[in-house]
Amino acid sequence: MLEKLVESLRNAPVVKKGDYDYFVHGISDGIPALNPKVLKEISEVLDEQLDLSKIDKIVGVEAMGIHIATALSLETGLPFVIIRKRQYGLPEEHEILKHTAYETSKLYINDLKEGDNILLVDDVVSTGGTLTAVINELKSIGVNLVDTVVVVEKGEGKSIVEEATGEEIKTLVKLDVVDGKVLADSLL
Ligand SMILES: O=P(O)(O)OC[C@H]1O[C@H](OP(=O)(O)OP(=O)(O)O)[C@H](O)[C@@H]1O
Ligand SMILES: Nc1nc2[nH]cnc2c(=O)[nH]1
Repeated sequence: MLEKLVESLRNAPVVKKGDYDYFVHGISDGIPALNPKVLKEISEVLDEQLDLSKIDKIVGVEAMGIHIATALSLETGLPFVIIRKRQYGLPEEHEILKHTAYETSKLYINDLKEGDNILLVDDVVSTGGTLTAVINELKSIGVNLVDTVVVVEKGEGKSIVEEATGEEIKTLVKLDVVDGKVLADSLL
């Protein structure tokens, strides 16, 4: 399963962000151009593997959760909402601070309320800084996090988030960068 995704990840270039080995792929960067068959493969697998019967909203994280949430929304007919990098100043907006290995920035949660049954999706979990901040804030809002799915698990991010939040994180591909090259395997 996910042959196209895994093969293209193995060929992904790696660049340095300081000391951090950053792989560059269409699913996680929009660069190089993403073959739509890869996106279709991901949304079909998610639709098959998850129980989406109770989900009210798919929730994606800007920027690189947006196309994943969109593809899954088209596949399932479920609406999606995006946790944005821009502040809107709407009533009930929640601001969070998130840290990655290379950046600290803010995210803004809108249109999610206590009791909403959600599926959270993102492209990569690496240090776990983003998902930990997002999940902890969603829990404090009282959202019912039915599932969290991330396409690429890099390094130890998945277990870091699970320990920090107590939530299970489902991932599709395990990836590591070794000697400047991407090693990637499907987890399905
Ligand atoms: O586990 P972490 O170390 O937090 O890394 C994962 C996050 O990094 C990327 O987002 P980024 O902040 O680079 O923004 P982008 O989606 O706009 O590329 C990615 O989309 C994840 O959200
Ligand atoms: N594209 C990409 N996104 C990331 N988010 C966190 N780490 C990475 C990485 O190595 N590559």
